[in-house]
Amino acid sequence: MEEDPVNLREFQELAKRKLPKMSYDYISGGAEDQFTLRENVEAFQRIMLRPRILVDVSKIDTSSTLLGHKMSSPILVAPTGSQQLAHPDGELATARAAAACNTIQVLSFASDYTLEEVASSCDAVRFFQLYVFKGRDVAAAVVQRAERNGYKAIVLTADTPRLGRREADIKNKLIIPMNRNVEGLMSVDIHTTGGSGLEAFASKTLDPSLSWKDIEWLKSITRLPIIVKGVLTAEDAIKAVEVGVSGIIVSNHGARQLDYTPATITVLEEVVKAVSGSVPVLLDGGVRRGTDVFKALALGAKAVMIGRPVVYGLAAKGEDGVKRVITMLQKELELTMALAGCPTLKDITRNHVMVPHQKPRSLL
Ligand SMILES: Cc1cc2nc3c(=O)[nH]c(=O)nc-3n(C[C@H](O)[C@H](O)[C@H](O)COP(=O)(O)O)c2cc1C
Ligand SMILES: CCCCC(=O)C(=O)O
Repeated sequence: MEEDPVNLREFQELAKRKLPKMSYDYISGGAEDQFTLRENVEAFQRIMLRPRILVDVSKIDTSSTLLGHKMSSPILVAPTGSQQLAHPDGELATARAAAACNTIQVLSFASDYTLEEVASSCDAVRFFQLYVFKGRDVAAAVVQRAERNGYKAIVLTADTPRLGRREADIKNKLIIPMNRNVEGLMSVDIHTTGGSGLEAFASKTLDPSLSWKDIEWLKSITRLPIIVKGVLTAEDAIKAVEVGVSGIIVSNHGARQLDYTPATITVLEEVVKAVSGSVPVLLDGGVRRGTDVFKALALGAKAVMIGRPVVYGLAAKGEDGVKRVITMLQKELELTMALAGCPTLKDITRNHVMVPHQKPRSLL
């Protein structure tokens, strides 16, 4: 009988056994030396908790809201592309699992099921993640379709003017399915003479000229709130607020873009301070435990997103696997809150964590 994972790391091990090497390497991998990939996880492990005792924790409430939408917990599903590499049901399974868990799925622009197929798969609040391709009309058309199909926010990924260098994908000559959301809107020859097929596609499509002034353009083509994903500094957080975004995601793209960026949890507080409550700040990267979620909330995040764990759940057990990954993390958060003396999310404060001097271990 197949074993039942008891934590998110065991889901990763199961996914590794089930997936072809090319797919597993693409999902699990990071850029270049994968320094940041390790840091995203390890930086969480350097933060200790300061629990409070003798608090009535007979009732724990993990429920939260984001941009006015209710969620059962502050844990969202991050946008991850090409989910059919993990399971034939891909984004449809993820959509149904997220809906069943009462959380928000951010659908990737690079989804294997179209945004319309996902929208009609089940009733739920969901957001749409945008990549801006050269010749802006593709983005404009896709954003308008997202709006028509009931997506509630646009998550603009801003850390990918070009694709990061992922060496496993180069070696494996990664083959990626053609982007379904742009079918009929553009044709791209993704034949390569070797190397990563995703890199070949990305270098032909992504628009590296995208800049802050384009937020104005994005606002002119949609009424949806815009959340910017990929902020790692106070400087950019301030800019984002100035140009009128509705939310910020502290993210280094799961360490798949620029290597040697800091672990996201180590720059969260800087960003939170810079925006001083004007917009919600989310975080993704390396969240693997309920205690990680708790730590991010203590340092000022409104919510967190999980990327790889969802894809591992999908690879391991399809829709049920995704449900179990999300539920497992929600339950771990609930237990952490009880053991730390925090019956509601509002009770989690900066005083509940001890943050070490922020130097990566290998530089000490
Ligand atoms: C397989 C995979 C595909 C991804 N695809 C996208 C994408 O299409 N758009 C995007 O904005 N981020 C993408 N990301 C980044 C995630 O949204 C998120 O930032 C990251 O996975 C969070 O880190 P974690 O995997 O450690 O949870 C992808 C990440 C992975 C692992
Ligand atoms: C154009 C890149 C799409 C997938 C992606 O964002 C990733 O693999 O990290």
